Amino acid sequence: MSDALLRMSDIVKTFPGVRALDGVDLEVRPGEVHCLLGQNGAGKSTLIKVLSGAQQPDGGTIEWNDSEVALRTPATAMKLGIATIYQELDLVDGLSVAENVFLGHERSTAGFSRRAEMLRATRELLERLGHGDIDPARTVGELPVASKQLVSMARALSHDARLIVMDEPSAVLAHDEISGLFRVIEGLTAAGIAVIYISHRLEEIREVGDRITVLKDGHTVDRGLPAARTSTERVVSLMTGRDVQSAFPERRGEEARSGSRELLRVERLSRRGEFTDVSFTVHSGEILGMAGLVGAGRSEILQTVYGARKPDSGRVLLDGRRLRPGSVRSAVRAGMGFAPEERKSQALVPYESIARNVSLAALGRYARLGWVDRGSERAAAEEVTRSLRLRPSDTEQPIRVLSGGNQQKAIVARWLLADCGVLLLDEPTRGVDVGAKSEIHALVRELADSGVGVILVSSELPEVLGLSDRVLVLREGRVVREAASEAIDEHEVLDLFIEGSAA
Ligand SMILES: Nc1ncnc2c1ncn2[C@@H]1O[C@H](COP(=O)(O)OP(=O)(O)OP(=O)(O)O)[C@@H](O)[C@H]1O
Repeated sequence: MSDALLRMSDIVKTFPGVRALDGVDLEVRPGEVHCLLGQNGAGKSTLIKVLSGAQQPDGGTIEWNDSEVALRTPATAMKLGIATIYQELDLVDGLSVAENVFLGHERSTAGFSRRAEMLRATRELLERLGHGDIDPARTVGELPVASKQLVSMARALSHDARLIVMDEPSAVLAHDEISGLFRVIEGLTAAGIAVIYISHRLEEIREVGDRITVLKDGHTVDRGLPAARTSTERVVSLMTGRDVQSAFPERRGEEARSGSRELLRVERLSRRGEFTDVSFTVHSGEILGMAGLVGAGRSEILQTVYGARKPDSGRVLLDGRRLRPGSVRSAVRAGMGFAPEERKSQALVPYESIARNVSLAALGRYARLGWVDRGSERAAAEEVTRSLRLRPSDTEQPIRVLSGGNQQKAIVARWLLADCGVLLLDEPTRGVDVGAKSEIHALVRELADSGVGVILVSSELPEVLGLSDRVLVLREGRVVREAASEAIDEHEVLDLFIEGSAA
């Protein structure tokens, strides 16, 4: 008997033209949090798809409790006690919490007479997770994403999971919700359940992880490293094969900015139930950061400035000219660009090439007499994808083959090419690896240095404070503080999130 619950050895998985996994090893013990790390495209998602029975490996062995197993379907994996919580949670929004937890269970087929029992059992599972406050009868679609995650975990527990795989669970959570997630994970592991934890936020690893396995280009480069004794620098160099500058690009300083022209002026913008009396300006060459918890109204404000939502009152002026409220066309015509938060809604054209997807926002620039100049389109796309280390680097491949993080990079690249006067970026580095993150930071700063005004929304406070020139701190839809980024630190911002009164 070994002390491993799961042992994956020499796993190989090939897609046309890509060896996504090329001999990967992973060993997980009961009751541990095992962090699976790697750059975008390293093979993490593919490995967990193999582990969850969603994809079949081309080679290698999987042992569960020392016996070799074949995970032919997700149901087989689930039956053994392997549950996977994907970032795009596979819940049915229209069903209740309890119905989601017992979806596909024998219990739920017993019909209405067992409804009371289902509600009771769900309540018990949520209580085990420390969240008896979630109502099992509530419709899942009405819940915030943090609660949805808990519903997925309750579902895993309902199947007696011994191993729960969590794919970037913190990426969709706010600061305070992440500590809640860590408490839940602690409870699970104390009960002997193992967790595989995937995250690009390396600072979380030491807090939550016991051991680390690092993937690079489909290989395991190191496995079972103790999380507490492995420095972030070491992890980064294993992941990337190089040292990554973690410093933020240099700001131009107050003096250089003070002479620059005002590009965007937002005056007393309000939308009932979302935000109230929001005013700010953005100058040429400036990055304005917006900090706030989920629900503070950051994304809603960006969408309203862009015209995707209509304000109840207030106005937006670009270059001194008023934009038509609720009109994206008016904003785009005036030179505004918006890279929204969610990948799925970003109108990626999955079967089109990477080059085409990247240059979509900038088509006008590559069109001559109505024809798109493919040569310069490709050249521009290649330049940006190279600087972001997009893999595969062949920009003629369809974008759907890219890993999640690489798709995100392509979307950001699209906007960096788009030639806007003002660019709104909502969570531009979500799901992006450490290396690419600093490349994106550098590109955003470069863009600002060329005269563009940028608004940056990010849940990662160090990013907002490190990259922006000025920050707006938002709480419950109101600006509670505006300050030069150098003049405010993380603690102060966190206090403002909670108190909101120190303005
Ligand atoms: N269905 C597919 N067809 C072709 N190639 C694929 C497919 N799925 C994944 N790949 C390729 O396999 C490699 C590994 O991708 P994977 O999604 O496992 O990476 P990852 O480590 O999860 O990345 P990320 O951090 O961006 O989520 C990538 O090069 C990707 O382009």
